[in-house]
Amino acid sequence: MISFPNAKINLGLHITSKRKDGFHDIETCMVPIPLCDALEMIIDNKKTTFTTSGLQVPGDPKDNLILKAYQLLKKDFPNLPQLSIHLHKNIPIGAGLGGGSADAAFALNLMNNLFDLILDDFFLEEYAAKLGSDCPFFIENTAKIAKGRGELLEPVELDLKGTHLVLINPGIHIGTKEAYAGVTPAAPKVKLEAILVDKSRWKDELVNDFEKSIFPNHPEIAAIKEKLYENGAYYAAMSGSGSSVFGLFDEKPGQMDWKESYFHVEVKL
Ligand SMILES: C[C@@](CO)(OP(=O)(O)O)[C@H](O)COP(=O)(O)OP(=O)(O)OC[C@H]1O[C@@H](n2ccc(N)nc2=O)[C@H](O)[C@@H]1O
Ligand SMILES: Nc1ncnc2c1ncn2[C@@H]1O[C@H](COP(=O)(O)OP(=O)(O)O)[C@@H](O)[C@H]1O
Repeated sequence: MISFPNAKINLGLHITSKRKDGFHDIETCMVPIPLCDALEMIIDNKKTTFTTSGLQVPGDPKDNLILKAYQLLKKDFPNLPQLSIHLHKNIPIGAGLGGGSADAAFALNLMNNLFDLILDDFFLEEYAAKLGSDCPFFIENTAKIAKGRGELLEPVELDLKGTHLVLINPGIHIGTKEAYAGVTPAAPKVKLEAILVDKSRWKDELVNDFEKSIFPNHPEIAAIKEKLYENGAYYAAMSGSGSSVFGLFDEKPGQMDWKESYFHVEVKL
């Protein structure tokens, strides 16, 4: 069985307080975008194997979130068969696009279907929250407001149909933990939901709190955002903890020149 875990972008991201458990409370709108990995799982009678192709995933394959998802379910369903798992990695890694979290959540959904576990989304999101703060979002995989450490999801009305998305990743690695450590939490002045309903307010008011601490240290990332605006984006921002930056356009944008080393994708939503 095969599935295609997709990336996300964050529309606004407030880091509101530091919690006792070391995490931060946040408020963000997460939106799935059509930039995908491919994940295949086949029942194997001999042993569980995990292989990858495409972009190189850092770290020991044993620590991959997909295997962690398998082990998590196996604890509660000890009779799960062995699996031959293959991941083709296409979503830039450590890029604020949630690719690892998407792989883990899609792995849970895939195993639920493959093994007829009949787990509903509530339980799948509970499992997903054990794998990462961003993971539960990818279970239903529709635009949501995420609160708490990212696992408390609320529906949001958002119509981006027809919008052209330009996504740039300059390949600057920013660790999520370090990015959070660089931010001074603060309650937002205006509620995210109030800004989201009116696109004309986005450019001036829809803020990703990580930009304030990351842009001064990485002017190259700030310059990408600026260039997207110069080329007619109605909104541009860094996604999550970076370093990916996206621009939203009403019309298909003209040719923009980016450094050859940059990852660059353009899609109509
Ligand atoms: C910043 C965001 C915004 O959507 O996305 P990315 O930029 O990673 O894609 C997320 O909060 C990333 O969530 P995720 O990548 O799942 O983080 P986790 O694995 O749960 O946590 C990694 C580390 O980030 C910090 N962390 C994460 C989430 C949170 N609400 N507060 C935190 O302080 C913690 O130090 C934690 O040890
Ligand atoms: N399937 C996976 N794909 C990508 N990264 C993974 C995966 N499993 C574990 N990881 C680890 O998670 C880290 C960040 O993952 P990723 O989701 O790409 O970043 P971000 O949270 O910035 O969107 C990587 O450095 C990698 O070591």
